[in-house]
Amino acid sequence: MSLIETRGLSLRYAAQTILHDVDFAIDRGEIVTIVGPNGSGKSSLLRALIGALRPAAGTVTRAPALRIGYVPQKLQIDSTLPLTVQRFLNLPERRKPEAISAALARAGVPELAARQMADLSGGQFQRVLLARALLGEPDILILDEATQGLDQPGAAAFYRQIEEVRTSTGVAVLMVSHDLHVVMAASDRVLCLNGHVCCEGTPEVVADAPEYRALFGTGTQGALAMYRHHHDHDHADHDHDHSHGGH
Ligand SMILES: Nc1ncnc2c1ncn2[C@@H]1O[C@H](COP(=O)(O)OP(=O)(O)OP(=O)(O)O)[C@@H](O)[C@H]1O
Repeated sequence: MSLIETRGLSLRYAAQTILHDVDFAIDRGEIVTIVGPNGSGKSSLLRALIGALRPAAGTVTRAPALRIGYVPQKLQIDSTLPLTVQRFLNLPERRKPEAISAALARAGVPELAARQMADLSGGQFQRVLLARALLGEPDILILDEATQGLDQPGAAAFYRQIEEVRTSTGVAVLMVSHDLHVVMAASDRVLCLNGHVCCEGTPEVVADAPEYRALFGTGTQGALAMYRHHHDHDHADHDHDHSHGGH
């Protein structure tokens, strides 16, 4: 059974239909990225999937007792408030120190527990939010533009971390992103929205689709190929299985 599945899903705010006829499913261990222009319904779809927005038509089915780990695009923390990473990860629920260490290690920042939240770089901060989402041992991670504010190498590194987490824990990942090139390369499947599902498939298929090119132009394919090349090149000596990107 899929972790989350929609059938004929339509979403509406007042009289305005935002999305219609969306058939979507995500399975255990998959990395799926949602792309689409501003206002195309990406965040609304996420909200419907987690149950925060009621369908105007169609259905959303979640696997029983599904655990969702949510990574927001940003979290405002008062910079004058003394708050270590360790304490932040103990809010709102107290966690075992070993669980916190393990989550930070999974998120690629094992050394940060004693640091002040206010002193973290953007990339470190997003990894701490990732660690927080992992503390609940989710079946699926949902990220809504979690790399906003990071530069492209920073975003690429963050998505590689996500791939590693998937490889080591088997968590499924569903994300919305504007970092088309880097995020698409880290995905098994891409869903391109524009009021409906305008195209869907592997990153290569979507980047080649006329519907996608009409929305985003043709620039992405080159960048995608280049990113894949570097990505394979870096790790080819250690890991010849590129089906999941591996590292
Ligand atoms: N609470 C709301 N009430 C009314 N309209 C809304 C509401 N939230 C979103 N919308 C409208 O629904 C449409 C889709 O919004 P949504 O945030 O899902 O798009 P998005 O693809 O995530 O956009 P972006 O890339 O800009 O974040 C937009 O036209 C938006 O103005």
